[in-house]
Amino acid sequence: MQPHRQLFTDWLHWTLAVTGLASSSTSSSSTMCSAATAMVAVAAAAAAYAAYCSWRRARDLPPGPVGVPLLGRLPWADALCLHLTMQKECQKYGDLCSFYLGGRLFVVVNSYPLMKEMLDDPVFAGRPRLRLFEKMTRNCGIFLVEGKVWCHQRRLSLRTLREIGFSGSKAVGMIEDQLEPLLQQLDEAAEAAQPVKTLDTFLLAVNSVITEMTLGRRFHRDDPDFKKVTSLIAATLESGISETACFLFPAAEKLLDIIPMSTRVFRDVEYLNEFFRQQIRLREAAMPAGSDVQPTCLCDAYIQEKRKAEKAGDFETFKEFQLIRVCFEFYLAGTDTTARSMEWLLLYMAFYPEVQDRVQNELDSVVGQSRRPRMQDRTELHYTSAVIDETYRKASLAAIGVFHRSVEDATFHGYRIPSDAIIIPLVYGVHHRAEYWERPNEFYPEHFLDNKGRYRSSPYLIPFLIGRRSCVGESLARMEIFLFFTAIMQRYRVRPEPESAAKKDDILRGHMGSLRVPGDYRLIFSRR
Ligand code: HEM
Repeated sequence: MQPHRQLFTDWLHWTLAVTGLASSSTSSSSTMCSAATAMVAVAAAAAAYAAYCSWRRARDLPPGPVGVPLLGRLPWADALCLHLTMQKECQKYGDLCSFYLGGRLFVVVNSYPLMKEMLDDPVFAGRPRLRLFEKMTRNCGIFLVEGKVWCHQRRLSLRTLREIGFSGSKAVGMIEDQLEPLLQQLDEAAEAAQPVKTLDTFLLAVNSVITEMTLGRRFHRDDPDFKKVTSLIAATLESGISETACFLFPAAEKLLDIIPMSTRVFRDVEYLNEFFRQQIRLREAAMPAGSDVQPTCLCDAYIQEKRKAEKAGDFETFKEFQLIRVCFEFYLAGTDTTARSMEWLLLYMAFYPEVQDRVQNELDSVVGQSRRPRMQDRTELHYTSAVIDETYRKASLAAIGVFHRSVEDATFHGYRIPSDAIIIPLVYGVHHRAEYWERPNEFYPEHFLDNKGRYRSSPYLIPFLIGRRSCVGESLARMEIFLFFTAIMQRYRVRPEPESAAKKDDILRGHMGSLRVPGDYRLIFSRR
C-alpha cells in the first residue's frame, strides 16, 4: 500500500474508532442513538476524506499557508494590496510559495534567479485558461493565447514593429507629434494654476501613438469615434476580467455557457472588434491587390502577410480576427501602462522636489531651453535616466506581474507544479529585496548610479518582466516615457496641491487594480 493511502486508512480507522462505528460491541443501545452515531461517523469520514484529498493535493507543492475548504486563502486576501500579502507569504515560506485562492492553485515566485529560470521555460509560458478569454479571443492575438498561435503572432508583431521602425526613428516622430498637444494641455492648466490629475492627458497622447502605429491614421482628439474607443478601452481594463469569480472558481465558468454574450464587457469588446474591423477594411481597400507598397503601420504589414499566405493556400494564420485582436491588445497592453508610468514619475517629482531640482539642472546643462530633449541625449542624462528607472522600480506597476500558467505537470527545484497552476512572477517582491537594493523601501535614484554618478542599469529591474513572454512594447514604452518626461521637466515645475501634499504617504502607497496605481491626487504645473 502506498504511504499516503496507508495514512488515510489509519486515519479512517481512527475516526471510526472514535465515533464508535468500528467497535465490535453489539450493545443494546436504542436505534435512534445508533442512527445519530452513524450520521456523525459519516460526517467525520467525509471530513477526513476531504482533509485527505487536500493533503494529497498539497503533497510536494511549494510550501505555503493552508487555507479553508473551498475558499483556500481567499478570506486572507486583500485585493487592494495583494502584492504585499504575497510578499509576506514569500518572506515566511520561501521564494517559491504556493496556496489556493478559491479553486485555483497559485505559485508565487519572488527571487530573480528563480523567476528567470521559470519564465525562460516553455512549461510556464502559458496563460490562464478561461472560457471567458476563449470566447473573447477565439484563440487569436498574443496576450491571452498559447502555443503555436502565440509564438507565431508574437514573432510577427515584433518583426513588424522593428521593420516599420516602431522601435526606433518612426516611433520617435510619432511621439514627438503628440508632445505638442500634450504640452498645450499642460500650458492651459499651468496658466490657470488649476490642479490637475494627469492620467487622461497621458492616455490621450499614448492612445494616439498606438492608433498611428497600428492603424496608420490619426484621429482628432475630439473625434467621437476615438473618444468612444478610448473610453471603452479604459472600461474594459477596469472591468478586471481576471478578478471575476470565474477565474477563482473554474466550476463557475459553466455559468457562462448559459449567459448570452450580452453582458456589458462583451458588448464593449464586440463594439471595439467592429471598430478595428472597419479600420482594417479601410486600409485593405486602400491597398490594391498585388501592390507591394512599403507598409506604414502594423495593419498594412499584416495585410501584406495575409495576402502572401493566402496565395500559398494558408487562410488561417493571418485571418482578419488575428489582426483585430493584435490591434486591440496593443491598446489594452500599451496605453494604461505607459500613462500610469508617467503619472508615477510626475508624482515622485512633485513629492521629491530635491530630485526634481537635480533632473532640471541636468536637463538645463545637457539640453538647455532652445530645443526639446532627444533620444540621443539619454546617454548624457545620467541622473534623469536613474530617476526614470527608480520610478519603474518603486512604482512596480505590474506588481504581481501578468499571470502565467503551467501547461503541463512539472517539477521545479524539487517541487511539484501541476498543470494549470497559476504562476505569479512577483515583480514587486524582486523590486523590494534588500539583497538587490541598497535602500529597497526608499525612493533612491542612486540605485542606478555608479560611484562616478554615471547611469548603470540593474538586472533586477524588471518592470516589463523577463523571459519568453516579456513585454512586446518595451522599447516603444521606454521611448514614450523618456521623451514625455524630459519635455515636461524641461518646461514645468510640478508640485502637489496642498490637500494632496498632506496625503503624500497614502498617495504613494497606492493600491492594486490590474496595475498598481497611486491614490487620488492633484498636481499643480507652473512654467519654469
Ligand atoms: C510602461 C509600459 C509597459 C509596461 C510596464 C508593460 C509591462 C508588461 C508586462 C509586465 C507584461 C507581461 C509579461 C509576461 O507575461 O511575462 C507585458 C506583456 C505585453 N505587453 Fe507590455 N508593458 C508596457 C507597455 C506596452 C506597450 C506600449 C505595448 C504595445 C505597443 C505592450 C504590449 C504588450 C504585449 C502584446 C504583451 C504580451 C506579450 C506576450 O504575452 O507574449 N506593452 N507588458
